[in-house]
Amino acid sequence: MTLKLENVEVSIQAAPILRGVSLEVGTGERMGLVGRNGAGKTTVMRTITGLANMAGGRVLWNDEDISNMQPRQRAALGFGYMPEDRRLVPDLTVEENMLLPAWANKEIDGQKGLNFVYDLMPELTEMAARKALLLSGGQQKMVALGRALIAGRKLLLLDEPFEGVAPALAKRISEVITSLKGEGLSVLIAQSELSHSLELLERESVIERGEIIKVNVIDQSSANT
Ligand SMILES: Nc1ncnc2c1ncn2[C@@H]1O[C@H](COP(=O)(O)OP(=O)(O)OP(=O)(O)O)[C@@H](O)[C@H]1O
Repeated sequence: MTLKLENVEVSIQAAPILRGVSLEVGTGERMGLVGRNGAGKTTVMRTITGLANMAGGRVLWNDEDISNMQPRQRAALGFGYMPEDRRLVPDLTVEENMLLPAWANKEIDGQKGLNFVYDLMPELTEMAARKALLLSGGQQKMVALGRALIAGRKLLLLDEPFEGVAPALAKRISEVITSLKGEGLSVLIAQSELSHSLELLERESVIERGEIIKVNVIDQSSANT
């Protein structure tokens, strides 16, 4: 399953935000999207999930043009999104928060998703009954990652998954993402230039003012940790 963006244009209030963005994420590939604050990373993510309106270009999934597909249909294709601000509901438990995508979309099997997530991140089992508001910021990122995985069994879109997370938890999140390779899951990870880690990426696209300016192939033997 390959994701392709072809010459995507997005404008917000007549201001061009994405200017001809093209990128490709292959099956099981971990691709980075790196750029400064405001470069357009979140807008790329929102375009892929169907939350941003495109003014031009196409989004292809396995060569099918999904540019006009609604966000819920894309979730049913196996797209999962972890927004930068986590968007957990404070009064719901960890488990309820993770089940939200399945509650909103009958095509997503919540129980199957939960089994997968608890298997991958056993620490979430221990927190399952706790309210989200009682968790640390880093724990909330773990829950948001778990929730993205409930729907995101083919393509995972992670917006700044390490931002504001203590090193030990960041390492754990990185391990979890790495272990998804065996599942054939494609992952796109947005990171800002300042909190930029290469250790789990195979390639990265660099975005500047709404344009991809280059794609780097990452040699893991020399990547920063
Ligand atoms: N709803 C909106 N209304 C107006 N401008 C917006 C809106 N959403 C995004 N923008 C603008 O679009 C540009 C790209 O924003 P985007 O959030 O995609 O960048 P980003 O690379 O993810 O940055 P950050 O890391 O700060 O989130 C910014 O200049 C931002 O101000």
